[in-house]
Amino acid sequence: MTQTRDNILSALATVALPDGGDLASRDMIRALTIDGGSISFVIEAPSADLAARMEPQRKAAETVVAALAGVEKVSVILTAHSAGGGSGSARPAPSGEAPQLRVGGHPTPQQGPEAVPGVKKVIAIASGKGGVGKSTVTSNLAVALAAQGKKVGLLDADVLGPSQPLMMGTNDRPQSADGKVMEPVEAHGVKLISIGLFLDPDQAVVWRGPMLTGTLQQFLFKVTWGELDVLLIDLPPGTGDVQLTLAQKVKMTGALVVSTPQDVALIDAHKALDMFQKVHVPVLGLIENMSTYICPNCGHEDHIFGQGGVRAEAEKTGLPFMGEIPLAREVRTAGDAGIPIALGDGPVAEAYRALAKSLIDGGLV
Ligand SMILES: Nc1ncnc2c1ncn2[C@@H]1O[C@H](COP(=O)(O)OP(=O)(O)OP(=O)(O)O)[C@@H](O)[C@H]1O
Repeated sequence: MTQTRDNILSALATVALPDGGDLASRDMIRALTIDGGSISFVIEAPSADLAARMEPQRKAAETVVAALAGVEKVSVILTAHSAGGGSGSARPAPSGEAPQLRVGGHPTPQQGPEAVPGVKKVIAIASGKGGVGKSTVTSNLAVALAAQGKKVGLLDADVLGPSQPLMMGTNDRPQSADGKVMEPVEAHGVKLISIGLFLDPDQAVVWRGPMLTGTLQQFLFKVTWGELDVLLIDLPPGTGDVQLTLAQKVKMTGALVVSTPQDVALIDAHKALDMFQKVHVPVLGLIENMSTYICPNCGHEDHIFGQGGVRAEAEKTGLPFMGEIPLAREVRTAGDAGIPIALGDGPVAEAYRALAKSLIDGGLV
């Protein structure tokens, strides 16, 4: 028998805390993962002081969960929540410390995936491997959809390496009038939220899993997205925590997987497909990026990363092939300048227009 989240939380409600309440009622359980008979979660104490006294509770949590039917292995990590106020006004954090994004207190625990109010479709853009152009595809697809009259939001979930502020050309700081919800910023007709908007440009983010989870939950549910036809989510590369968290927290229409035609990228793309299958998020289709290279001088076509690999992978897996985006130097220069190439003309902009149109025509947006 596989245990449910509810059963586990009921068991954890029997573990009393030194300063009152119990592990479940005090909302300290994070990143609860049930993988068959293997259960893992994090206990996040509200302060380092309390965490220092909670080793007996950590052990008790392990014991009560291990006693549940079908549980073979339990791993419980005890951490403390970072110090800091609950004000809604965001400010840059000193290096190594998470910026304060807390609006409206601690994110409330969720039972299962929820819809984002006012948002018709939620589509994640994913890749199995870094550097295949997933963020570039996301920003360009966002502006291409907006240009075709859609109301588009872009959530940069690549919290450890956010690139959307650069690619969308904005450094505006999201504002919160009431300390409960924050406003996304707007760039090229797209509503945007990114951890990068809260950081100094060169600051790296080094966060623990539970803090990432909390931030994503806030980006989904404490941002005034308004009425959107689609919210595009730029996922981090690979198949880690953020992908799992999102699948647990938000009702996703599905995912688009970006790959180059290179063999090694395709192997990783396959891993991403497997992951989405495991978390029951439908894969809407595959996109080939850095496809044909057309020499700007002589017009000669070259297939630097191979040819047709993503289309073949789509056929093999029975998934829709959504289109191919050429490899072109201007894609990078436009991205670095904060003006996505899809805003202009030429073969790449045309490819994005076609991709946006096929999503709209297919009823996905
Ligand atoms: N079609 C393209 N032609 C030329 N350069 C491209 C193309 N697509 C993306 N690039 C460039 O490749 C680099 C990587 O792109 P990007 O950051 O979008 O990839 P990613 O998959 O999101 O990477 P990460 O692993 O950092 O999340 C960037 O410099 C980008 O400008």
